[in-house]
Amino acid sequence: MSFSVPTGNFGDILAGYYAKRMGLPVKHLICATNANDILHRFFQSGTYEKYAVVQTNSPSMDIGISSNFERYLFYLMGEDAARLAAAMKSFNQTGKLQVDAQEHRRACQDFASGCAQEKAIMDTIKAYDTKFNYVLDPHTACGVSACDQLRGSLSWDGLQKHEMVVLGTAHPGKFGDAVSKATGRATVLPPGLQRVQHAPTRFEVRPNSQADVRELIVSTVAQREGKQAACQCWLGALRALLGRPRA
Ligand SMILES: N[C@@H](CCOP(=O)(O)O)C(=O)O
Repeated sequence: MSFSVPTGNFGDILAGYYAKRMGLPVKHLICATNANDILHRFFQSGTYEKYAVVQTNSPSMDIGISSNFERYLFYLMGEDAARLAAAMKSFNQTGKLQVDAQEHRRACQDFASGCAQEKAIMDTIKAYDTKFNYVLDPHTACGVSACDQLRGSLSWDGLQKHEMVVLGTAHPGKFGDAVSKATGRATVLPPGLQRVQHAPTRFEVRPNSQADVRELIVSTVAQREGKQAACQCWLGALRALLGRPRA
């Protein structure tokens, strides 16, 4: 199986990389970016270089520096923490990090990449709506577009028993305007989202304190769902604080 993953902070795709390292039989992991393509440029050239962020219709992917990428670089640099720390320090000063040719080759074995500019995203949403009657959101459309761009070069069509999965990381309802511009009709919101469209905004200013936030969550849950739920919520928070997995 292969996966095309809409990518901004390199979070979802890093989870896929970990799964592959743990033994999941993954053939290709496609890192699909929007116009903010620091990761795509890295896989193309071996240079990780910071550019100014541009605003797009896939906003959670509008990332200048991918916060999780350092975690992958750790493996790419042979788990050499001192070297990684020096490379990141230099990156923070210069905005540029280069790996050697061998590491770049290895990175390209670990990941393929594609970049979808705004027009490609809109064209992809329109094409899949027309051809398959499936409404993509702009994030997922990046994954689909990258997949379509790489279809020829990665040639998985000829492979037996191979499935290509595009991760649908968002929902069209989050991007109503962009999606309806692409499809030419109003975007249908899921009921939960529809309900809150005209709901009042509520907020409370609280002290900057972890204990206070925990207490607020527990008392709110107790008020809405009863004491037992609040107790479970409190135990969950305690386990998270102590680093123990849930039973
Ligand atoms: N989860 C994002 C897509 C980008 O994920 P990231 O972990 O690479 O930042 C979404 O909202 O679709």
